[in-house]
Amino acid sequence: MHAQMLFSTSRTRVIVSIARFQNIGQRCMSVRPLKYEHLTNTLGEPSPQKPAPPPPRKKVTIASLHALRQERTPITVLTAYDYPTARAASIHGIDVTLVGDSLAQVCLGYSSTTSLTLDEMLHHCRAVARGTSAPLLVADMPFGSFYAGKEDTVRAAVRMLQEGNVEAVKLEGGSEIAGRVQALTSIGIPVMAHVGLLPQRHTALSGYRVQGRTAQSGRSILHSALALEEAGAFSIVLEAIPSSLAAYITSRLKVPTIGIGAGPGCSGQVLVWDDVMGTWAGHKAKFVRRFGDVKSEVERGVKAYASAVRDGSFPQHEKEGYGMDDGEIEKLLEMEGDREWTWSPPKLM
Ligand SMILES: Nc1nc(=O)c2c([nH]1)NC[C@@H]1CN(c3ccc(C(=O)N[C@@H](CCC(=O)O)C(=O)O)cc3)CN21
Ligand SMILES: CC(C)C(=O)C(=O)O
Repeated sequence: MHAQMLFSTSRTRVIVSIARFQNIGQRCMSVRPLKYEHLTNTLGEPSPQKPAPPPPRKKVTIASLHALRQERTPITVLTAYDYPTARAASIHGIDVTLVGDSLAQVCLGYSSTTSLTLDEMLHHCRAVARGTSAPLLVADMPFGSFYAGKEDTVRAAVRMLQEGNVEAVKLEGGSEIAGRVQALTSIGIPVMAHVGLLPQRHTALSGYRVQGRTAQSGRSILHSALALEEAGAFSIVLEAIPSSLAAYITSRLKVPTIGIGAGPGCSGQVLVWDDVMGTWAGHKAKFVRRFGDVKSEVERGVKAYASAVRDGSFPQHEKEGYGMDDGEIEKLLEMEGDREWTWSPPKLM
């Protein structure tokens, strides 16, 4: 308990110092243009130029994630389902982008993740891959794609890497799938494991319920995590388990743990894009914190657009439309025998 508090304290310090550093960086950026005023443009005239863009982010690797765990810098994982969300995760410093099978619910409108097929997943993986640069790209193996046996698992995972262009796969399950995880890792397919609440089994679990609340069930999750690490998983997601259990599992593993509803004692955190942005209208789990209010912006934007079209204020002829060369419309009307036709753009209100 005491060790845990020290751990949290040193972690807080790291975050604070990074935040300070970033602040200084921003302040410098706002005055930096002055330094470029001596530069000339192609005509040889001095021109204030934009400051050099920040250097491209270094590629996140399995080794760099392990280094983050070692130095107790929390790992940031965010789901993405398409090109723009993948770009945002890449540009804004996310460590691992996950094409989660939550895709089924938040993007495709299915009632649970069990409806998602491998082909549907691959379609979204390809889009996310096109928008991903620095983050490590991981995707969920959909329900059913790794159940029939090791051969099926390998075949589906190869498709995820080859057709989906992801770098690693995530599999929901405990020690019972360790053999399948081993089959993948032994041939160099990186695996992120996922224990605790397994949404793909929500029916068997009688709903989305917190797991590992008793000594016995907590121990079973711990031993699953250890077996999956032994099978070569490079990281393990801990979903909806008590914080103390998650912190203990983290202390027993060499690989980083990524928590969702598993408290602050994990090596990193993952949340679903739509939960973070506040665009998910469905059930909000206790572990969700909304960091953005995109839903309100979406409502404002859609309503404003529709009303501007209806009241004729959009589009404006001059600003948002194209003109014709002088006399050309008259010529056209002449050719069409429609010289009487006239049109004048609506007056601006
Ligand atoms: N928008 C979204 N966010 C997610 O995190 C998410 C999805 N969708 N879809 C796939 C799975 C499903 N997940 C879920 C869904 C619901 C709960 C949930 O409601 N949990 C209860 C626990 C109640 C208890 O046992 O005490 C909660 O109220 O937090 C948890 C995880 C996580 N994943
Ligand atoms: C929430 C994360 C861990 C996930 O599995 C998903 O997005 O489906």
